[in-house]
Amino acid sequence: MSQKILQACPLPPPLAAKLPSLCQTELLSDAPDQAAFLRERGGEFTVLITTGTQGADKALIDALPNLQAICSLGVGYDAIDLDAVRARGVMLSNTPDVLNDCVADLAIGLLIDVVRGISASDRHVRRGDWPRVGPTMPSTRVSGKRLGMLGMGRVGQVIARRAIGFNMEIRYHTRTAKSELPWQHEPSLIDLAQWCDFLIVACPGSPETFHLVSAEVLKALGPNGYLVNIARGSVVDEQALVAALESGQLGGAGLDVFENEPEVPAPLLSNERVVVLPHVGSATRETRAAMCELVLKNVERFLTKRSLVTPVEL
Ligand SMILES: O=CC(=O)O
Repeated sequence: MSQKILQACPLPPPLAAKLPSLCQTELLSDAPDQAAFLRERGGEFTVLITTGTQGADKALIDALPNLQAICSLGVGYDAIDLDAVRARGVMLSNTPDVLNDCVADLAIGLLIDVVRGISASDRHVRRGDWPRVGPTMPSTRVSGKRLGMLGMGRVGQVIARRAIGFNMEIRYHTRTAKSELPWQHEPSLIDLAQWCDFLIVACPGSPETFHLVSAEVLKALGPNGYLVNIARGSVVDEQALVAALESGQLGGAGLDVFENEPEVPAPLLSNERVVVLPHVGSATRETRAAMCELVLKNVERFLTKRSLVTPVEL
């Protein structure tokens, strides 16, 4: 059958503008009644393009009976119903590697910000508190500290390499040790949290990683410990995080991701020891352009060869 692309949501202009040169494409959110659109025309589409945030649920996948490939903009695919994808034999691609540097840069930026109190000090100066009460209190040293990594995949390894430049000692927790890496594997996340000064979350969001950073882990990280999450909000028990911060059981947190985006719990917003960002790990012009290019390459490869450049192993 002839190929047709459905865009699940508006895509960045450089990507959306090039798609029509590959094949006919429609934007689901242009339809005034999306359910009616899918009922009437769902059978026309063989390729779905979505984003890591938008994902594709079972209802959408079911509404596309001739779907053969999903090309997603972003490395994480936790918002895509993988059971439905597998059951239907649909191919899936994401955009790995091209975003490693920028996500790692942001992780280190968040870490330094929350530990040294950069954003909090900025607010202090803007409020006019410097001439009134003096500078902010001394913060905590970053260089030479112990860094615990939860997850040591593509992004995690780039973060760890940056941390070497800060003379940090590095250990990591993953399900299985990666013997090719120079860093010590820690089989217990609690033990890792106890050992480290800073815990950076860099593992995928999935049912297996849901709430891995529990109240117990946060307690082990302790009042002088800091949490940074650039991965997925679902990995951290957000209520437990709020409680640990409010009770002073945790030193601070730098967060680019949240459990229920774009909602950020009010106690996190009002806490001076928390830095919050709107899920912008990969959001530089250069990296977003590279991600768009990779989606295009995947779509093109699928349309011409029925294979993908960066397939997700399902
Ligand atoms: O969160 C962003 C991504 O998964 O690429």
